[in-house]
Amino acid sequence: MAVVMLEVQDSVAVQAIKLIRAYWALLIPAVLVLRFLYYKYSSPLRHYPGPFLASGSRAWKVLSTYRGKTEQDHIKLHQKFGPFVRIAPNEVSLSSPHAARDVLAAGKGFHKTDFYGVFPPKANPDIFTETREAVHAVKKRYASNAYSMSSMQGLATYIDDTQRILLAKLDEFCNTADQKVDLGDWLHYFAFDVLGEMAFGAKFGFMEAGYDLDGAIKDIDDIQWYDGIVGQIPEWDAVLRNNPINKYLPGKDPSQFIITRMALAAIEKRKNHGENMVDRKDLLSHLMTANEKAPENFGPGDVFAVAHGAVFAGSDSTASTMQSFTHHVLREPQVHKKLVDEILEADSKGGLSPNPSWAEAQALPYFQACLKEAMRVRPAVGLNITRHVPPGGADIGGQRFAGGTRVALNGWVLHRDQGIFGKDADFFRPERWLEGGEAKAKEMERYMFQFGGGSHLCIGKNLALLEMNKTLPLLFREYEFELLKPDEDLIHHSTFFVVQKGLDVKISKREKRQ
Ligand code: HEM
Repeated sequence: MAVVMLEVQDSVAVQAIKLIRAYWALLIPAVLVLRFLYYKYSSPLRHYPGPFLASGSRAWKVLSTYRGKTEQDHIKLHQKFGPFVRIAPNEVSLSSPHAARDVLAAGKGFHKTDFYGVFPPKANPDIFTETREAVHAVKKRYASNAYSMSSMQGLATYIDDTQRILLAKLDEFCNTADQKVDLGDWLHYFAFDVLGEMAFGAKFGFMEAGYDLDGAIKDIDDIQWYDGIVGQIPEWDAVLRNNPINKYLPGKDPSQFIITRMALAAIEKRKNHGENMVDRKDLLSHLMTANEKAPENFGPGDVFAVAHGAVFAGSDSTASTMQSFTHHVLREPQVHKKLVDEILEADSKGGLSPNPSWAEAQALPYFQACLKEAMRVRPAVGLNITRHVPPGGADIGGQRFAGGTRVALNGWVLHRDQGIFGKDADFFRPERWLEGGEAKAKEMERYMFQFGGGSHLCIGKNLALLEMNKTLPLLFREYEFELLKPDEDLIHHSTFFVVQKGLDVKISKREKRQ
């Protein structure tokens, strides 16, 4: 009897294999279509509009990220479909800044999705990549002192040093025959070198070299591009990057990456020589102190991960914002003139030090308006910030969403809300920050998400703002700039950050006013 059954089972299996071999070309598409239809119609989001491809698969998100223009895709989607757009079977993009505030508000239970888990370091997540909310809160608490405005101000002198190198390099371009310079590249090198100083006590050396050392900037972009795409289908990461073969492939050893090498060397040096520089409270020093005080909550792996992660999170983002600011200002002659007039007037009255301070930059209202406006129309994060709806479900923007639904927020979309920012919200117009008085400006600021929000508000915000406030007025005081391609947009692609090229300018030293 047992023999007969086995024969029957065998023959069914064999028959099935034969059937698959004969009809695989039909069967595979049929399974995919059925799967697509299942996802399309079984989800509680089935009534929400959106691209067809997105309704039954995550392929739309993967393709949009691969193209590198997610922020543009999302602007168009919301123009076409309205405030709620289904961008994957279980994910909806929201365009309302009010809804965004609800989602991001601390304590509301909207937690990071597995998108973030794809970003390195895998073994020891940092503050950005940690998706376990309670663990994240502990790490952030221990690291936050390092990033406070007073800690940053204490390190301002190292930004000044880095500025001096930037100015010396730019002076050289002023003295060339054509006076052409790719200012975008130099802002990028500058942002990296500032982070080297702030995090590890030494510049990486990008500005001294004058090129992308070891291709590190390109490597970071490539890594972030991969993270952004595979972050849409995180389960594929185990196959594509975190497979056992990958680490044996040439050029794949992460410890040889210049930023990693420098981070490890700086930690080692301070450990070996007890050189936890008390006179120089940089990020690493603060983090090592946190580790000494509470090793059970903030381990050595956290010290490395947080300091290393700062370079990934803080370089492209700050460079991109400074590039956007400069490009927008130079493109609008009236804005440019007004800004330069303000800076030169403050300077002539002794209101700007050789290396401008935070307080001095705060006293330049038009500069502040230009900076806010650049961060509004062109925020440095181009991909979505995604969160899970808490298990019990939630009301967002007047709609009920089931627990586990993914909600996506894109700063480029949120910052174009006409109800909050005005009918001309699509355009760069710094005056909007000044003409409605302080109350109106404060109201708009409540709905700005360039640094995210709630418990995941950017921890490096103070550093980025200090760096930009000290550097941008300085550049416009010292130099006259002219765009070489005034009719062209910056070339950009969004990895997680908006990576930009094409800020080519003619540069000359500004004559000092008497
Ligand atoms: C203009 C420059 C910057 C911009 C526009 C920016 C933007 C952002 C945004 C939008 C988020 C929220 C991401 C999310 O919730 O998915 C974020 C988080 C973060 N940023 Fe920044 N950032 C900038 C500079 C920096 C710098 C200089 C550092 C570090 C030195 C840094 C470190 C981080 C970290 C660690 C997080 C994760 C925070 C958390 O989840 O609690 N950022 N940033």
